[in-house]
Amino acid sequence: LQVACPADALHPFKTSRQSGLLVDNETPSLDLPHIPWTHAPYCSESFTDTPGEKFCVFSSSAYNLHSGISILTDPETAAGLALQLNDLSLPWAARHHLSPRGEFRPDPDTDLPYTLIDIPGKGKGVVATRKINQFETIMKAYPAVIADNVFFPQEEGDSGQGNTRARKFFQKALEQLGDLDRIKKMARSRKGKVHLLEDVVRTNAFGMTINGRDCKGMYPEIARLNHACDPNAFPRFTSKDLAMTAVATRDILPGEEITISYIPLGMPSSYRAKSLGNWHFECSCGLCQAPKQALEASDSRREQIVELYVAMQDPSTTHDQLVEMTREFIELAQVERLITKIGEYYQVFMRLYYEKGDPQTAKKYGRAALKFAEIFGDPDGGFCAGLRKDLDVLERVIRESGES
Ligand SMILES: C[S@@+](CC[C@H](N)C(=O)[O-])C[C@H]1O[C@@H](n2cnc3c(N)ncnc32)[C@H](O)[C@@H]1O
Repeated sequence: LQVACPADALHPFKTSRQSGLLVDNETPSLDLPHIPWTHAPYCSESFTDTPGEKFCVFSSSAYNLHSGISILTDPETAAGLALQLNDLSLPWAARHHLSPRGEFRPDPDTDLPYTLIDIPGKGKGVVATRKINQFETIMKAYPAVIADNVFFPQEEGDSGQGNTRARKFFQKALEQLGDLDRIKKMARSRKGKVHLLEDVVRTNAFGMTINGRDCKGMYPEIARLNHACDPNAFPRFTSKDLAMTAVATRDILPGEEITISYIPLGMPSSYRAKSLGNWHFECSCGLCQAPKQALEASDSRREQIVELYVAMQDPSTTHDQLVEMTREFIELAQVERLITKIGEYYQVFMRLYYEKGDPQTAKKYGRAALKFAEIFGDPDGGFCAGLRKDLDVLERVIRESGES
């Protein structure tokens, strides 16, 4: 097979895509046949019951300063991800806190705002070593494992026996990682019952969608953040480099634990208890430990937010009522500190005001929604792109109506 163009120094692997290489176990052999993978893909067509459906393990032990990555997915999704792994513009400076072997070992010479310590009842956890300002990026991490949800068929509430069909895939994925040690040191919740990598991924990964497929992404540094129902940080995924960053949702004081929520924010306590049951731990966060009265007051505010949300959508709601409901809604969301959801809420307000024939107010909320979505969301993702388009439409409507 001929490679069409000479390798580009900055994008040495671009040619493999242009020449149409399919990155799976049948890839034709060149000197480096599986670039960017450092191992031949391990594939099976009989992994699922769908005829012809192929799943593989793709590994690069060189990725992320030799910390390594293993991806368990189909060849098409892997081919798309390969381009992101080869992006040499990855911000090396952002990785200054990783040791050469990629271990979580903060360098005392750098101005890291956190350290890893034992937290009673929670295993390890991350605490601030200096004041961290609201909206500051606390840490940035790259994935060690990305696995399609097809490898986790019996989701939570399962028998705890794990997926025996996928065992071989998990073993390959583990062996082919550059730095095995850091995986072995990570938290587990089903010891002994399932394959080590399956357990580590189930205990530590984020749900994400790649190439339209539901996956789990495991980011070892970010995974050290414990859960809180009223967290002070938010995990932000950026699709262009597959990175996950933790962003401060409010000012964090030295000595304070840095936490994220493992479940959707804004839910009442009964829902949270049920969802957290899936994580196999008893939550000891501030909100779960709050006195009964405070918990009930918080639940009541969260229920009011849902009721307002429904009432605002009612076509019979007048513009004046909408203004009053918006004010109440924002007040409640502020007391409940649901700042990372403000982007979503404001986007809804934008649509509602537009429908009520008030494009100026719609634009105000649209702009605010975009500001928050760019802080806590993926600036290259669909939500921000949709908002930018909506704002263009609003600008045009306002211009054409002669208002400014
Ligand atoms: C993603 S890990 C978080 C880091 C982990 N503590 C460690 O030592 O690496 C998830 C595990 O941490 C523990 N954990 C996280 N948040 C907790 C909380 N709020 N209360 C008690 N345990 C918690 C549970 O054991 C859970 O299975």
